[in-house]
Amino acid sequence: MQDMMSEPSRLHEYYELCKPRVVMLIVFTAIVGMFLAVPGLPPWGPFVWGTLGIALQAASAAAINQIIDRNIDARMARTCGRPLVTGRLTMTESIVFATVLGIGGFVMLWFLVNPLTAVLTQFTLIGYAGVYTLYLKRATPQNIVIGGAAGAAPPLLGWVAMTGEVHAHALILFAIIFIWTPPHFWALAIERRDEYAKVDIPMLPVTHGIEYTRTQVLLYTILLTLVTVMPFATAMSGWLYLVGALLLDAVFLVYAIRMKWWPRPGLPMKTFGYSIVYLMGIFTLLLVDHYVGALLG
Ligand code: HEM
Ligand SMILES: CC(C)=CCC/C(C)=C/CC/C(C)=C/COP(=O)(O)OP(=O)(O)O
Repeated sequence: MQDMMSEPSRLHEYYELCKPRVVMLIVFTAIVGMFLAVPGLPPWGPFVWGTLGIALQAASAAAINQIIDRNIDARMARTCGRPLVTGRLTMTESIVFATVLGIGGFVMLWFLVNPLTAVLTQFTLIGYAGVYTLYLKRATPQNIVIGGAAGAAPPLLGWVAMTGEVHAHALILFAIIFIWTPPHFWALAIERRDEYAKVDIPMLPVTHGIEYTRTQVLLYTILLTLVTVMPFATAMSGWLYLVGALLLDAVFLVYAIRMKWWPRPGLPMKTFGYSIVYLMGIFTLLLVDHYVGALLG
């Protein structure tokens, strides 16, 4: 009886091990990549298996990140409630879970989508769970700039899942998330500076100070505005996208400018929160514009 009662909460622990909210946004960007890759609707087989395979590998990567980082996570307020820290999941359980998800995702992508998608997604997993988590995160304040390449890959993976090849337009989607990652993360890191310092993780506000980080957030946000014009400039997207994207960019710029010249408590977390709404907005606009454009001929 006791076991049955605790079953739902164990499921919840496994769910938390996957960083579900991050993975959901990652999968959404992959799905948009799939829709944009083809005229009309994507073929349903590769679409379903591609989505599931990418989701499984992303969840596996998130679990491996928590396995490697359990000692750091234990010492930060934001992460000390994670299942491997509280002991609600053991190392063995977590390793088995991450392995099954990772292999399951790879096999699914290889056999039911195409081998290129499987290999690129596997590289993405290794890039995040291996290169970023094991090495870069502890080595350099540029950790999230370089590691951001893993988080930026999903729309490209979605595109390759539909077409079997890397198209220049897919690289633009990659570039948007790649340039978005520094302002997304550094806004949060400004707020959490002392925690990162305590566990000796060389995040930019720790190594170069908060003022310098604010400048970098602003510079990357300006660059992001330019990059988000590229779908329109290359005729991948139309006016609807451009107008919507520029509005989203304007709000992001206002946040970054206020953080730089008129900082106040709470603003970094608001900027971080907005970064998530922003990315959802940009990818929703890309998707809607794709079909509105097709309808209007
Ligand atoms: C190297 C790249 C990245 C780093 C270092 C990073 C860092 C973080 C951190 C530390 C948090 C936790 C905030 C908290 O606990 O309050 C977070 C939250 C989040 N990130 Fe990122 N992120 C990265 C890339 C991405 C990507 C590529 C996406 C999606 C496309 C994403 C989507 C999200 C979402 C949706 C949340 C909110 C999660 C929640 O509410 O629990 N991140 N990010
Ligand atoms: C398709 C595929 C394999 C995708 C993998 C990409 C992936 C899961 C990216 C997640 C990005 C992220 C949440 C980074 C934060 O890690 P952190 O360790 O700095 O943050 P934390 O302190 O919250 O753990």
